[in-house]
Amino acid sequence: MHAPYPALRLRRTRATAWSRRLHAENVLTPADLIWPLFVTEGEGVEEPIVTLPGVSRWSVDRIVASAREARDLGITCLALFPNTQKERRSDDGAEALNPDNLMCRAIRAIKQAVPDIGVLTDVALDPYTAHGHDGIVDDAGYVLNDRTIELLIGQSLNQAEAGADIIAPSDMMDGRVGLIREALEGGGHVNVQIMAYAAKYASAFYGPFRDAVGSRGLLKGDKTTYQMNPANREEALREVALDLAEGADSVMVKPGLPYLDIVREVKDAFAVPVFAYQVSGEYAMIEAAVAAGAADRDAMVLETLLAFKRAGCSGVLTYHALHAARLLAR
Ligand SMILES: NCc1[nH]cc(CCC(=O)O)c1CC(=O)O
Ligand SMILES: [Mg+2]
Repeated sequence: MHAPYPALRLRRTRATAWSRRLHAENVLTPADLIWPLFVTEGEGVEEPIVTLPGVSRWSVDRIVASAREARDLGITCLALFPNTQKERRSDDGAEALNPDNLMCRAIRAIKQAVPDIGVLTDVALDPYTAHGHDGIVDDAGYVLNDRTIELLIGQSLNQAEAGADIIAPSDMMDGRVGLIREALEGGGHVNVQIMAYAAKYASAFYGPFRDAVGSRGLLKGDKTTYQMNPANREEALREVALDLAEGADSVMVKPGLPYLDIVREVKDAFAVPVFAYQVSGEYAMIEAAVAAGAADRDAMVLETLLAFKRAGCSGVLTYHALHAARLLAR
């Protein structure tokens, strides 16, 4: 037990800047940051995304330049998302299996030019389907679990063969992690990791992302038959347990800030690497507050990212990664 006041004053260790730093329980570094990037066709192309102010879709050549910049600032990993042209979208999302699709070209270009930065690739069909869902849809509009997994396996192998370091299934089909792992082993990709979007909620915070990959206008209905109900926490622990049992190397909770309770519970329950995705709607909220004069961007970015570390995250996917890394370099 500690002595009572006045022998004990918790403000004593907060009295000077050096002491506050000395007593910090958590620290944010650029190594904690995964930077999501949107890829588009063309050369020298930058297309600003209206609902994600400050974020653009970039052509492959521009993506490579960004990868270099990120690596130089100490960012450890990129997460890639393609804006697939409408004419390449279909009901079954078969473009996901094309070895020369936009995603694979971006992976190869980055791994050739900047081999020392990690490349994480999203596995789900929504950037490739005409209806904007993450899988194959039946006549009643239901996303079919097992048929979708067959395509996800092909998509994963396609990305691994192009050079992806981390396969990140974001589709929420049951059983896909084990089957993807088995296919990766069979294909000789023994060191390709799986970061499972294990507890992914059907969230109102994904809107700007759907603009970025061009699926917002296409999406019929919602994703509540496969993504989780925001009301649930026990179910998140079951999702995580299953993905780990199936061979996930790390798990993700998504969205981020509204679900930090889930991050902490998963970390305490499983003691495995946990990541969180500070998603597009969270980024947009911060930027809107900054634009309204209601917030200091630098302080808010660093505080929110540190909160993920405190909750137990090994790292965070954030659209503010480059900005945060620059702030941390000062
Ligand atoms: N499987 C698609 C996917 N992968 C990442 C995000 C959202 C990321 C963000 O909002 O920043 C989504 C959107 C969705 O599930 O509709
Ligand atoms: Mg699951």
